[in-house]
Amino acid sequence: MIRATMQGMDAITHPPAPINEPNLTYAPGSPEREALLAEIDTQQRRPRALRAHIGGRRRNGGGEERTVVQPHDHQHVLGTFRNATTKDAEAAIKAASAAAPGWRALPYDERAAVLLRAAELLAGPWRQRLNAATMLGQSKTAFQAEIDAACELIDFWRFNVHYGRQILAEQPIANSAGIWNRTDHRPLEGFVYAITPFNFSAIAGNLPTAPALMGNTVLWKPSSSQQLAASLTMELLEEAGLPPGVINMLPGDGIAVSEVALAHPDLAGIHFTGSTGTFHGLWREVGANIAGYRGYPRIVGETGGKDFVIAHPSADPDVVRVALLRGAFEYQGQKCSAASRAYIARSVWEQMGEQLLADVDALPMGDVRDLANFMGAVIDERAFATHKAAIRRARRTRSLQVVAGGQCDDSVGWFVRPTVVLGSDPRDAMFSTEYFGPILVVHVYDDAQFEKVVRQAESAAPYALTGAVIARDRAAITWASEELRFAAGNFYVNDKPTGAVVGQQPFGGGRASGTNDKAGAASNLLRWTSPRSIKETLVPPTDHRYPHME
Ligand SMILES: NC(=O)c1ccc[n+]([C@@H]2O[C@H](COP(=O)([O-])OP(=O)(O)OC[C@H]3O[C@@H](n4cnc5c(N)ncnc54)[C@H](O)[C@@H]3O)[C@@H](O)[C@H]2O)c1
Ligand SMILES: N[C@@H](CCC=O)C(=O)O
Repeated sequence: MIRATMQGMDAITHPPAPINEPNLTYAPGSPEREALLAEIDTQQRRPRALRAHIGGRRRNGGGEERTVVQPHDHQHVLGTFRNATTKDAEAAIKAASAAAPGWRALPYDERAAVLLRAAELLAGPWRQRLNAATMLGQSKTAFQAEIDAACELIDFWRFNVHYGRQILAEQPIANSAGIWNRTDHRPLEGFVYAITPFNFSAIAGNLPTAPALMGNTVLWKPSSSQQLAASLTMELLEEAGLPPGVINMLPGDGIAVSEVALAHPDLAGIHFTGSTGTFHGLWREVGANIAGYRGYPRIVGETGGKDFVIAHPSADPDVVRVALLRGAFEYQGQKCSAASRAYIARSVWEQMGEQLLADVDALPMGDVRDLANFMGAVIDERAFATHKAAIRRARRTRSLQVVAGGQCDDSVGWFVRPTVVLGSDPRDAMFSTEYFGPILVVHVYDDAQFEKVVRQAESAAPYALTGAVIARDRAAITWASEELRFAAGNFYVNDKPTGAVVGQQPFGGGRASGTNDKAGAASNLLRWTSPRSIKETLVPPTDHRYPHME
């Protein structure tokens, strides 16, 4: 247990400067490839019991048993867990409350040291453990696992320490004579409820730890499909020295957990990433319970997207082709940032369309344990059914034409071939619905219609997460950038709309895509603090009369 009051060092310190973790290549013959393959072998040997972590203890949840399987080989069970119950949620909130006084009394540098140590452990001995779990459980290729579970999570932990210090350094700039003004960046009063998605192990690791860094204690509900990597992340944090009860992890669908957490008077914040629909439900519940909370809960949510690529007639056709291949189909299009609608000038399409379709049909897809594959399977049966239905609808719709891919096969894994659909009507639902998978709809427009197409694309979907403009004409870039100013929180010029790097392109979107607090940035950490202004009068007055009264 941590003591409630702590003696910190008296020092203004200089922690290691944050640097982006370099990506390893996993090329044939590389030591990292060998280590990864060995770890994959170990992790798939027998199913692990994936327990809840409450107050530093591993416990079996009280609900029904569920399994975590390999999406590309869905008969292969990686682990089992029990769905968390209302009782588990109550115990986790109790543990978070018990840990809160000690954790927030620990000086910032000491809390930060836990995350810096976690980052170094992940860069070193834990790297392949988390990468292998992310490959097996979430069907990521070695490269996609490396940029997520290793590099991005390491970056979140390193950069957040830096941004948190910037927040602490934010102090009043004026003091009247004889006065010392200070800002105490307190944590929130109560617990933060972190709910994380299946698709990024880095997001799963960041959402509970960002509030914890700022002195909060947390109830963390990961996605069931990401539970293997989430369990390892908890173990890594514990090895890094995270005290018991600071983060309490409950597996399962979250229904029972929300029943307790969203009605609890100590709910101080929600840190969510996932679909827009789920976020609406959580917000509605908070609204309904608003009079019952001790304070107003902070609600931070990064949600869905329908991300665009717009190619101007001056675009380099090869740049467009590669941006679409990688932007739409890496990780099976299961990135919130994935390009899922494209608007291509006819003259550009004529130069690259045929090659794009041939490249798409040639993308190697299959079991991610075979490192020759570019893509794996979609996450689960539900995602598979959604894509199959969308492709079937496309085949039946007059304005849509499936021109690449379109095959779905769930006999071994939930495989959906990367699919390109040509859409002559940019108002079709395919241009506004997030399927969250490997379907790209393309509208080929007459070169003279660039401005009209940009204006239509600007608000064709309710989302505003990522978008890209590809052009060589500077005036076109400038015009489109202005016209699309509110259409994307992350805007790319001559690049794919995916792959934001912590510390370089802070990530998040507006409209139905989220509260745009930007993960891995000071603006996000700020949401987990509640500043207290302290005025100290060094020599206080002892006479109440105004000078003009004399
Ligand atoms: N904007 C971003 O930064 C970003 C990043 C990643 C993913 N996403 C979005 O996430 C979605 C895909 O992820 P997903 O399928 O895991 O999303 P999801 O909304 O289905 O699930 C997200 C999390 O919410 C949980 N959940 C659902 N209902 C709940 C409830 N009542 N109480 C508590 N928890 C509950 C799920 O179990 C999961 O842990 C896509 O829409 C994608 O665009 C957005
Ligand atoms: N930050 C990631 C997307 C995360 C959402 O799934 C990217 O920029 O591609």
